[in-house]
This record gives sequence, structure tokens and C-alpha cells, in this order.
Amino acid sequence: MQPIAVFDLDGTLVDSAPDLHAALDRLMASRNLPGFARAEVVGMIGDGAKVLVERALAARGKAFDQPALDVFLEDYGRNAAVETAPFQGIREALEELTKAGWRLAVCTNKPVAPAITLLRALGLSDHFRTIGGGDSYPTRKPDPAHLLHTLRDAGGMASHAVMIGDHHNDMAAARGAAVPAVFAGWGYGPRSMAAHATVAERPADLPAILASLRHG
Ligand SMILES: O=C(O)COP(=O)(O)O
Ligand SMILES: [Mg+2]
Repeated sequence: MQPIAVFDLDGTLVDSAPDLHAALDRLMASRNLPGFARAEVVGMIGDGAKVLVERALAARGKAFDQPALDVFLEDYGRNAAVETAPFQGIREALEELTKAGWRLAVCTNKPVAPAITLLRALGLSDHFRTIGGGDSYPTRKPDPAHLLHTLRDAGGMASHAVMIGDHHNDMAAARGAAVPAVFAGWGYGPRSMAAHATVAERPADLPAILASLRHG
């Protein structure tokens, strides 16, 4: 059975906060609400687009409404790859892992449409057998079923998988699926979110760490 490495997207493969921030600030401006500092937006990322918009509106004392999410997704879908780029060393790490025999997949809480748009725009989509988005299955991370569905669609198995992510949602999904987790130390989550997972400081560390976690 081929080993499979499942990657989180935002904060792990790509530094997407600038474009999420810009689209969120345009939504706020359209409602005459003040925008956010980058650190505030980074703290709101991790549970998908709906929760991001919910948190932004709540921070301004407003209730969530569906048109706000529709406006945000329409804008973000067109502008997901303006400033967003892979973290330094990610392209090389993905190439190295593929050469070492790993199958690759993405398991992200971002809706699948902008996730695919973004990975295509950055020339990364061909690396991945499957992209399991936040709306691809009935539940999403931290529910381990999101990771297990992604693994199934990629033709992989939990017993031969590793999950790499930057948020406690990634660590929790991996733990629930009995998949070893690697915490992306370069991402958006504070180090406390790593819990007991192995921490990778840089993308360049991934091939050696994943080799050490490989079963057979
Ligand atoms: O869209 C988000 O909020 C998080 O997405 P991620 O699961 O790829 O980090
Ligand atoms: Mg993430």
C-alpha cells in the first residue's frame, strides 16, 4: 500500500491570509464596517469560510447573514490567488515526497471550489490525487470523517497515512482517525495547537519527518 500524505491548505501549503483578509475587508467596507488587522484575520481562519464571516461579523456586533457569505465567496473566488503563494519550500517538499513514493492529498475546511481555483492558479493542483474541501462531505475537520473520506477518495488508508496541518482542527481530525499528525510550525496556529504532534519547523523538514513516520 502506497503511503499517503494529507495536507491542510490554508496556513500549511499556502499563505492565503492576505487574500482572505482583503476579501473580508471589502465585505466589511460594503457594510460600512471597519476592517481588521492581519493578526485578527489569521486568528479567525481554520474553520472554513462561513465561520470566518461569522467571526468577522460577530467582532463588529453583527449577526451572520447568508448574503454576507455569498458576497464574500463570490469576491474571494475571483481573488484567491492575488497575493497568496505557497510557503517557501513547499513546492520542493511536494516534489521530493512524490519522488520518495508518497501519494498526496488535500483536506481543507476551505470550500472545495476556491480550494481548487487556488491550487490551479499556483500550479500545485497536479500534485494531489484528491482535494477534500470543507463542503465536500457531510462534516469537516475536526471531525475525523473529513480526513477518512479524503483518504478513501484518494485511494489511501488511515494505516498508511500522515496528516500535516497548522491548526488544532487538523491535529484533532488526525487523532480521531488514528493517523499520525505533523504540525506545520510555519503556519497560522500557535505552537500550543500542536499538542503531542511532531512539529516541522520548515517545509524542507517534511521529507525526513514523513520518512520517519512511514509504515512499511
Ligand atoms: O478556510 C479555513 O478557514 C481553513 O482552511 P484550512 O482547513 O485549509 O486551514
Ligand atoms: Mg490551516
